Amino acid sequence: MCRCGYDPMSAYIRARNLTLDVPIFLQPDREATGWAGMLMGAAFDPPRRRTIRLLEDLDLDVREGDRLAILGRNGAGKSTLLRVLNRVYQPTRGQLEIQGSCQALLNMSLGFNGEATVRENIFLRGVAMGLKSSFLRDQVESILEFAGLQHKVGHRLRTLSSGQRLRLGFAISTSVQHDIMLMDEWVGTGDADFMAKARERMRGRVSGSKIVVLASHSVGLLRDICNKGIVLEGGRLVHAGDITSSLKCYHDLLARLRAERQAMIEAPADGAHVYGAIEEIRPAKKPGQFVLKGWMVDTDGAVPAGLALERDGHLYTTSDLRWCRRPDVVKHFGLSNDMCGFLAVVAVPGVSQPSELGRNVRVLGGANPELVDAELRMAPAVIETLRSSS
Ligand SMILES: Nc1ncnc2c1ncn2[C@@H]1O[C@H](COP(=O)(O)OP(=O)(O)OP(=O)(O)O)[C@@H](O)[C@H]1O
Repeated sequence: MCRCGYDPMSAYIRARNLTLDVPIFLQPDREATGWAGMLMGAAFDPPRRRTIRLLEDLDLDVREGDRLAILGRNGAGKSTLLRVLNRVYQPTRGQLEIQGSCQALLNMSLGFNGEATVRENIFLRGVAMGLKSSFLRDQVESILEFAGLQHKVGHRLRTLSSGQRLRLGFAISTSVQHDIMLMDEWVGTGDADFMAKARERMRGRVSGSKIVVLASHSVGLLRDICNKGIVLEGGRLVHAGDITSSLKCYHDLLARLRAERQAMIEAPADGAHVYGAIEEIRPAKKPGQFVLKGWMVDTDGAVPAGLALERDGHLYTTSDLRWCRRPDVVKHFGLSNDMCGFLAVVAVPGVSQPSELGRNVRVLGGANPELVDAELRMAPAVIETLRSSS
């Protein structure tokens, strides 16, 4: 055991009073609109340097086996904390000890050079990640194969599409298993086959890591992966505990902020994301109609009003959307609004059984019936039913 009480052989992250200040440059508003006045302003009134605090006095103890969720609303400091843990930013004050090798899935194009070839970029990025060139030489083929880019090996990186670059970055970043995995909200932009492969690899890497730290707004993903959580607000730590208490604290915080905002302006909050799940799709009494059972809320804790089923690109709006209490969901996800369960009816002409709906079906939620764009997760049983269609 070392002085701080950690086993020096195991992986851990320990931070005390972690504080990060960064300089920013502010340009005062100029009154001049003519070119001469603008030039004079640029010459004699340069931007002013100021320092702002992004993280303040954070204490963190992450031990082997911990899967830590970093929660917080936009701009709370989640990505900044991950960058500090990944040593991209040097803390201004406080101590940070990290034991174990780190794999960071924060920026898929970090270390890439658009003018170098795909093969050269594998080395550039790999070396930036601390891998040896001899090791990378052995890995090149499998990285190219995973990314599906064998035929592009000698092409310049800038000629690749953004999806191909993302695939390459992902394949390199996840080519090695590390002790500690740092992940930011990972929104994949690959085709369905690559996404399935990437998810599989992520699952393997997550289960092979001694520590996982994940920042995301996806409550379902955090609930699936994490056992612990912290909540940040304005760069400060407002809660640390198990995942259930952390999600509850996060949702309470969002609900409180929402109530304050509504008290100030009688307008709905924008920027809230809808999420939830579809637990059952069954035939209704009337032929051609289906009952959808599930739950949804938005990240501000409010119950959304829009729900629709999308089949082969065609949208079928639900009728008769009825809400019910779901204490089980509230307990599991730490939500603050228990009226989040629903039953709704949707008519899909010409179809009588859920298995006839086909595979190309999504259920979308949204703030109102005209704005449904958030895909709800399907329960495994529902996916099974839809997959069984011929
Ligand atoms: N290099 C920087 N210079 C100045 N301000 C910065 C810098 N990096 C981040 N910030 C600011 O710090 C705050 C926290 O940013 P950060 O990206 O960590 O938020 P976040 O919690 O990850 O948000 P989101 O959920 O939107 O991704 C934001 O207000 C952001 O504008």
